[in-house]
Amino acid sequence: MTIPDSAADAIRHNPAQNDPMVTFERVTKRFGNDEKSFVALDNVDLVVGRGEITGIIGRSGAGKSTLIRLVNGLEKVTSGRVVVDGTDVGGLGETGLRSLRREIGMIFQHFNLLSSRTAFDNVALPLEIAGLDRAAIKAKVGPLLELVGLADRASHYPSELSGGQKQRVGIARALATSPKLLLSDEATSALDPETTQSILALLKRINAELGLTILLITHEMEVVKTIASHVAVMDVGRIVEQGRTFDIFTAPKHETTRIMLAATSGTTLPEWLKTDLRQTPSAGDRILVRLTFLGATAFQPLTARLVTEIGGDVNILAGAIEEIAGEPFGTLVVAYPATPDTIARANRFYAETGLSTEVLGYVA
Ligand SMILES: Nc1ncnc2c1ncn2[C@@H]1O[C@H](COP(=O)(O)OP(=O)(O)OP(=O)(O)O)[C@@H](O)[C@H]1O
Repeated sequence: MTIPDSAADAIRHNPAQNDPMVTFERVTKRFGNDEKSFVALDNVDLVVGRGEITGIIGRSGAGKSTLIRLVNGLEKVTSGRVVVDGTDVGGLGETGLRSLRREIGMIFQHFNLLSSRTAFDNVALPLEIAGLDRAAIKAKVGPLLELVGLADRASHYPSELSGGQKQRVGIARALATSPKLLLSDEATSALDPETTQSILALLKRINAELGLTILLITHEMEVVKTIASHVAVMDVGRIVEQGRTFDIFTAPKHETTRIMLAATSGTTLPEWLKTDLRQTPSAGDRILVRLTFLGATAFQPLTARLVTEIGGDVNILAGAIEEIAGEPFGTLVVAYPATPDTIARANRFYAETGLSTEVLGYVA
């Protein structure tokens, strides 16, 4: 298997991905004929590490669904290769594709359950198709419903289940053929925040307990932040950034990532402040600084020490401590007098404590 340089770089920088489950190698997908064609994916390189949860995030139309549909052969690449566990998907015939799809589970935004079948029979469906007898099916479906917390709902029809319960059935059905890869297409987008969290917790548990590789697409930053160890950010058919979720979310380099993060971050500046912000100080101005707390520093009482260090005249304008892919991350926007003495004292404090800082501007 040849891995292109950019994907190889990603692997070198990320030993956890030394053993990829999926690689996209210079993948381009064009829809339509030559005169009226549309490039949905443009030269995409991506590595999905075995046993990891990888999130693909992007706005509507970015190409996420197309990307995921290439993995189970529902779409074909125009150029490049998609390799799943060593097999080039583009090289498979109908029989090969059928056996590949048995090894890939999929869950959907609208669950795609059969309304005329009970929860049990929905989960049983892929096993019936695989030709298992009733006893073997029963032996598999029971524990799966147990795993997703629905043992007492086996005989309920989809119309008798809540959205979260329907998605649990969808997850059990996806796991029925013991896949090595689970594809999740906006699986929590139709659910309320609380139910979303419970479904994400279930996916995280399945990943940890079964070692199942999960590739999920979403437009929700919150989803990636909660469960994905790795993330790729897509914009109009290209991957603009990829890497460890913590690294990408704490130091976003691409404008698309910054914009998507700003919408969810607790440190967005109020509009009135943004309007008044200027890049060069005038006499009597206050300086606005964004402090970033990573790892252990997120829990230290550094704000109190900053106040002691530069005197009481410090305002806190915005701030949040969040968890990104299981690691704490805090940001705080503070303002204090932009006098040489105060700035020097604050800078000394930042250097001593290793706090990372960004000057946002000055206000009167
Ligand atoms: N079969 C098709 N024929 C023509 N164009 C298509 C086809 N499928 C997708 N596209 C186009 O490719 C682009 C990417 O679509 P895709 O569905 O992959 O994006 P997405 O990021 O999943 O968006 P959404 O979140 O809205 O589903 C879109 O502009 C879409 O219109």
